[in-house]
Amino acid sequence: MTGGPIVRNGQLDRLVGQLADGGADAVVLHKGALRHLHSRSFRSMSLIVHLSASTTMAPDPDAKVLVCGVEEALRLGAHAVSVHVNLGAATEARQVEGLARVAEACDRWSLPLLAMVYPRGPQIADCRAPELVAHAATLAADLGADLVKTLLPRSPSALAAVVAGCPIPVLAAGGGAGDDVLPHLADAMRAGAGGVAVGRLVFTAPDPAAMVRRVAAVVHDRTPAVAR
Ligand SMILES: O=C[C@H](O)COP(=O)(O)O
Repeated sequence: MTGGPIVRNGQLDRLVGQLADGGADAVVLHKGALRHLHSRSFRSMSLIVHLSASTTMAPDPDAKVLVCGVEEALRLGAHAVSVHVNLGAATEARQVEGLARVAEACDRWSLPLLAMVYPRGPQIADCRAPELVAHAATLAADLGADLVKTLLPRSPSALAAVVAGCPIPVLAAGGGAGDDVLPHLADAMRAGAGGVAVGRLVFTAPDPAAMVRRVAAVVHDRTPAVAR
């Protein structure tokens, strides 16, 4: 949604099948994408419907808005939903309010909620600064999320402190497709992260099927050798 088409040849169904076969626990998708997918991929992999959106073309790309509701996601077969909040954005207040409203609806329906909370906005110099990341993770827990995804600090000791200080599982965001992503994710798993949540790392890889297997190995087998 953010940056435009990310799947080669429009083959989303093929890619989602590769994710399921490669050991992904869940995939995060927007509601409309589901119309183009076969349900077989979701026999072994959970579906998280993403409720937030913005694009890089907007005057403020950090201004995430809610584009789908909890009941709509449930009708589409969601096993969970996710909401993105940028702390430090000009519209932070509205985004925080939206997360709280979704958390209440998830509680009503007993639907798991993944909050993607990032320090990101005009005043944020370093979106991986340990104190800011700890604040983001805690905010997700305080508003009732079951899991939080955020960009963790690079330093293993700093990221371990964030994970240890958060009462809900913390998922390490990939944050892109650079060479250093897999070692960072392995560091996060060693430090006690609940898992990882990556997009472009897999979707833009020359061989997405191979990359998802490498990421799954980092999470499920905790194999640093695979990550390096
Ligand atoms: O990962 C899911 C996010 O909502 C995508 O947002 P982003 O591309 O602005 O990081």
